[in-house]
Amino acid sequence: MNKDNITIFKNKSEAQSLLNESRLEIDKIDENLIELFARRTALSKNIVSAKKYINVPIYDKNREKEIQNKIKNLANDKNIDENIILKIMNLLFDLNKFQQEKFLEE
Ligand SMILES: C=C(O[C@@H]1C=C(C(=O)O)C=C[C@H]1O)C(=O)O
Repeated sequence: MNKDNITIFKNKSEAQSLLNESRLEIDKIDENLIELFARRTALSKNIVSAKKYINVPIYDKNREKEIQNKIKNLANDKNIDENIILKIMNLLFDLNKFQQEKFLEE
């Protein structure tokens, strides 16, 4: 850990409080993330209906590339590891395609 970045605590109880508060915030953020993932995934119904009508495949390499490039820039602007963020994005692509396949089967 970079020493310049660590908070200097007066005692253990202060550190414990910050740990607890930060975990509460993480719990809220996780709930929001799940909500956003669900909304993103729900769009797969409209997307697969339109694709079926215009007769194009579920997988669209160019669109995924376009999103990956955009995400790389956003991750770098926020100083978070682009490779790990891209792994998360790729999982979201898989989730969306999986859901599209499921809608097609229905
Ligand atoms: C959602 C789509 O279908 C697939 C899933 C994508 C995604 O999750 O963003 C992007 C491209 C496609 O491979 C789409 O074509 O927009």
